[in-house]
Amino acid sequence: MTAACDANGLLSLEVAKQRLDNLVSLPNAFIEIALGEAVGRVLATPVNSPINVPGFDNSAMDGYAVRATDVVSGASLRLIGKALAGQPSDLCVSAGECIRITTGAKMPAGADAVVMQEQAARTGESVQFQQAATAGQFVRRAGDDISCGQVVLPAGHKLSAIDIGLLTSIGIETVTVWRTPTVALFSTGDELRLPGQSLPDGCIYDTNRPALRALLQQAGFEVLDLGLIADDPAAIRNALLRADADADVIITSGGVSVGEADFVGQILAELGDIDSWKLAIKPGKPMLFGRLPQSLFFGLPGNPVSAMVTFYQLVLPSLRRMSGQQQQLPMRLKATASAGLKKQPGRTDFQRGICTQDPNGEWQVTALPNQSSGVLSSISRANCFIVLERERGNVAAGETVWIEPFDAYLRAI
Ligand SMILES: Nc1nc2c(c(=O)[nH]1)N[C@H]1C(S)=C(S)[C@@H](COP(=O)(O)OP(=O)(O)OC[C@H]3O[C@@H](n4cnc5c(N)ncnc54)[C@H](O)[C@@H]3O)O[C@H]1N2
Ligand code: MOO
Repeated sequence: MTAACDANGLLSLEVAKQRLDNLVSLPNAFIEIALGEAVGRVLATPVNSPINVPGFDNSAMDGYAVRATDVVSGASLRLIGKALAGQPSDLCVSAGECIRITTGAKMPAGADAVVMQEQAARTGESVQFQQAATAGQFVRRAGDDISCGQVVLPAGHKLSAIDIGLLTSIGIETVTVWRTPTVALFSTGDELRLPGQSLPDGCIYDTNRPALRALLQQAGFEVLDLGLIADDPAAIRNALLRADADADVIITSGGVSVGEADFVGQILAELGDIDSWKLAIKPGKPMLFGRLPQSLFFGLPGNPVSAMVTFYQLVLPSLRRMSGQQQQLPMRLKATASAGLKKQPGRTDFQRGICTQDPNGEWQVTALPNQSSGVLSSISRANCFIVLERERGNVAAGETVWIEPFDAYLRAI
């Protein structure tokens, strides 16, 4: 037990996160890739804009480019030409004149405003305006969106689909991104089988590894799936050595509590450093964290919900840090508990809940009825975690609680 633990040897989530932040190193290798391949990758260097966006003053409407002082209600101006998107006019608008203009077309010299065509009537070469114009109306100024030299996206930013468009708007062809960590996965446990195999009495399907693999792939990590490894010291040693050689991080689930067949912990202790943590969170109490010669090791609890919660709360932020990604705090909202919640003081609960917004915009939340850490359907049906503080006891209906809504990552939306 370390000084950071309470009388029961439990380590708070905050301290565990802090320890991981200190132990998990930032990436040191980067590559240059085509922008079209870069969605989901993390920028290793900031992107500065080489140009203004827009690059020139242009019209926000289809209508007429005018000198605002000429346009009073009922004024008529002489139409002298047209400016189209991609086909600027080289004419200059002088007093009493206007130019037909389309959305995105460069503002002609002399004009300082655009009147939309719905507020004008054209008869031959004459255009009559219904109301007065003000200088600058419907004009998009050069550099309004992005100015030349500006940092458009900082280092550590994970590129979204929209960012691909944004960087294209400044003419970027390639970006420098951090190398993505490779994560090795395997499961151990005599009771585990694969779909397609027979399921003898007492056995279950290995669900944690496929779920973790999908979560990792969805987050953009390379996965080295080593499959099911028999509960046999030589097989486990081989798997760990291979994973250490080929991956940056190794994740296993199961065998981290006080059970008998825990070879993983013993072999890890021979190969590197290993810490056994008892986290003050529910579910997800037991967890191993270790350092092998070339990789980091996370041993998640076997109960499926516990494995998902520890992955989401602790492993994923560490992987993001290793990817060079800026820290992002989980979004937490206040909600009213629609019914009472059972809670024992001592561990921070991540109960699986369903949150809804009432017509006033207030959040209400109910917990899924079965909160056992073995019931994976509870997290599949949930759309949020109900986060109940460590020392809190039972929650009465109507009390306020924190919720962490699942994002598209934990639940397709
Ligand atoms: N005497 C105690 N027993 C347990 C304690 C404790 O403190 N004292 N802690 C409980 C808690 S909390 C958890 S969580 C589990 C963690 O156990 P392990 O990580 O050692 O996991 P196993 O014993 O191997 O398995 C637990 C459970 O999960 C199933 N499992 C394992 N791997 C998978 C997988 N890949 N896919 C699906 N399901 C898996 C396994 O069959 C067990 O049912 O320990 C409690 N016990
Ligand atoms: O903490 Mo265990 O992870 O509750 O089921």
